Amino acid sequence: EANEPLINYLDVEYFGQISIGSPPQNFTVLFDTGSSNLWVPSIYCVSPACVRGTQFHPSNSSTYNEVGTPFSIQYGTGSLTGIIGSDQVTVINQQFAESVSEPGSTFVDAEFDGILGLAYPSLAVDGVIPVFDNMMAQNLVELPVFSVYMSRNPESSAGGELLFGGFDTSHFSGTLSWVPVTKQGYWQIQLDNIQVFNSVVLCAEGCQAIVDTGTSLITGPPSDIKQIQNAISATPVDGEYAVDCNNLNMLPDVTFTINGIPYTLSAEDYSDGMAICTSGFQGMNIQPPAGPLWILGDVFIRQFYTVFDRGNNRVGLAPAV
Ligand SMILES: CCOC(=O)N[C@@H](CC(C)C)C(=O)N[C@@H](CC(C)C)C(=O)N[C@@H](CC1CCCCC1)[C@@H](O)[C@@H](O)CC(C)C
Repeated sequence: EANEPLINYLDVEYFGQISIGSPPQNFTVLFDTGSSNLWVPSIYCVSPACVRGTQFHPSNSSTYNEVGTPFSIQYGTGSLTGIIGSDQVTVINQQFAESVSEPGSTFVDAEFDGILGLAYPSLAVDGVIPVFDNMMAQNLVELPVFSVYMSRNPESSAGGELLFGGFDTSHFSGTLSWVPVTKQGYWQIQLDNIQVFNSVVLCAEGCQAIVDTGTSLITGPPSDIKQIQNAISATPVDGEYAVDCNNLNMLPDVTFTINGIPYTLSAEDYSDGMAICTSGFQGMNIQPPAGPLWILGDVFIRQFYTVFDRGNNRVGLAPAV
């Protein structure tokens, strides 16, 4: 398999190295299972977010082909525009987007240069074939799967691991439990229910969620999240919610039941931070037809090793080690 070590930045973003072009130009990219395009800053981009990092020089690459199609990508946080180019990406020939404008601050503060989307092709802007689809088509992976391990503390040496073509049994205990993908866009699955022990049951009739490495927290409809914040005694502190660091052991577990299996997060798991503990839950309205959706982001993936299986359109979950 192709092993891509990840760097864990403050438990809110995990990224790794790729190279584009001949000779290779190196970039750090955030691997995002919540989108399907690969982009890096172009040398033509003058936005502050671009000039602070590495920029792609098409003229320095002998294998570059300008496709030229304009693109615009909108994330939950952040957006950008640019043009499509094509070149060798690490070991594969890949079309990728070159940002020409990255407005706002999202990418200025980011520790990465670009984003490598790992969701289904249906989400790809301009219908560009995603990296993993090219890897499968070029038989670069033994199995049509990729797996993600996210470390629990930023200080640890191994920030995380993205494995293309298989899964790493050293990073989970027991056996993987498989959950069918309900809609092939995001890595979308069905939740049976969500329980905050001895108090609330949410999503009682089932609901839809996506497993998203590009989202730091666990998000859900604001009214539901508000009930969770109350149940875990989280209080609003300048735009975020804080939990009491000194009494984490008093706070209830939060359990996501998925395909009949309980996935439980303790207060240590769903809170983060040194000085004040911030709640790992965030209200986020995803409008129909895509939504409503819960997002199982890094807070969840840190606890449960995740296998993204394109061959069988299913997600594998097991306690992370
Ligand atoms: C404490 C709050 O932390 C964040 O808001 N973190 C950002 C990521 C950080 C690296 C900037 C986040 O979770 N962004 C989510 C949106 C959040 C309000 C739920 C997002 O847009 N994630 C992107 C990938 C992000 C985009 C910004 C750059 C980093 C990758 C993608 O997965 C979504 O478009 C999926 C969609 C269903 C929401």
